[in-house]
Amino acid sequence: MIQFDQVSKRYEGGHEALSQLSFEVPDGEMAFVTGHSGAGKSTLLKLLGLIERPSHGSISMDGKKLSKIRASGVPKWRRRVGMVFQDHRLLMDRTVFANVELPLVIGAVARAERARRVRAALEKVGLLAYERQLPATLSAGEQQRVGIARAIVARPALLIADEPTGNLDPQLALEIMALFAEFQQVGTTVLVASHDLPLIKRMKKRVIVLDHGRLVADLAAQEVL
Ligand SMILES: Nc1ncnc2c1ncn2[C@@H]1O[C@H](COP(=O)(O)OP(=O)(O)OP(=O)(O)O)[C@@H](O)[C@H]1O
Repeated sequence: MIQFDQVSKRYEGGHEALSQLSFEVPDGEMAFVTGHSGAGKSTLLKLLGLIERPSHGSISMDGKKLSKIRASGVPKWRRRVGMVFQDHRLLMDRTVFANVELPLVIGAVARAERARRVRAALEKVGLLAYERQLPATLSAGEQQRVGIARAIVARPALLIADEPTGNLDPQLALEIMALFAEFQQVGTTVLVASHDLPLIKRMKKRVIVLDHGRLVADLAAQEVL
């Protein structure tokens, strides 16, 4: 269970990006976070990835307060939280395999186990045949799939994705979202920031709506028409 309790975030020198946000996400749920540009979607996800810290309020996951995690504990936390970005942030001079392997190298997983897990992750995203290729030789949708494989390779409890389909055509975007739904089906909690309303509606999952940093609507999956 993820719990946001009266969470606010003010960037240095900026205005309040998130204001008194309270909500819960049960384990194994998939939810979208939507809202206008600047509404605070990325900020919300960054707080969960410990890329940013709240100015006020508290966030916890499975009863553990994130504020208790110090800088030295952040790498360990990041192995529990897989992150996918719009621009995928792949290392372009490393093979697909090496990119996906990276979180396991950082996590000091033994080599044979790494290879097994990397291949399992690549198989899940349908890219097993591409492991020796460089990302530049792949299409935009395939590159995003490599980013997803990297995010799930350490078997995170939570998967967060910030506009993961922003650069993709509608068909590819739908395929990527379906992939996220598959991870939810095997028990991963999934949070996706997106402003693509038609796509969100098709997915029929919970939708959290932000407006100027405030939570203005929270629709259960069955309320999404
Ligand atoms: N590092 C930062 N320093 C100062 N202000 C920031 C920083 N990051 C974001 N902001 C501001 O915080 C607000 C929320 O930004 P955020 O990126 O979370 O919104 P968003 O909903 O993800 O927007 P978009 O859809 O455009 O990515 C915006 O007003 C933005 O300008």
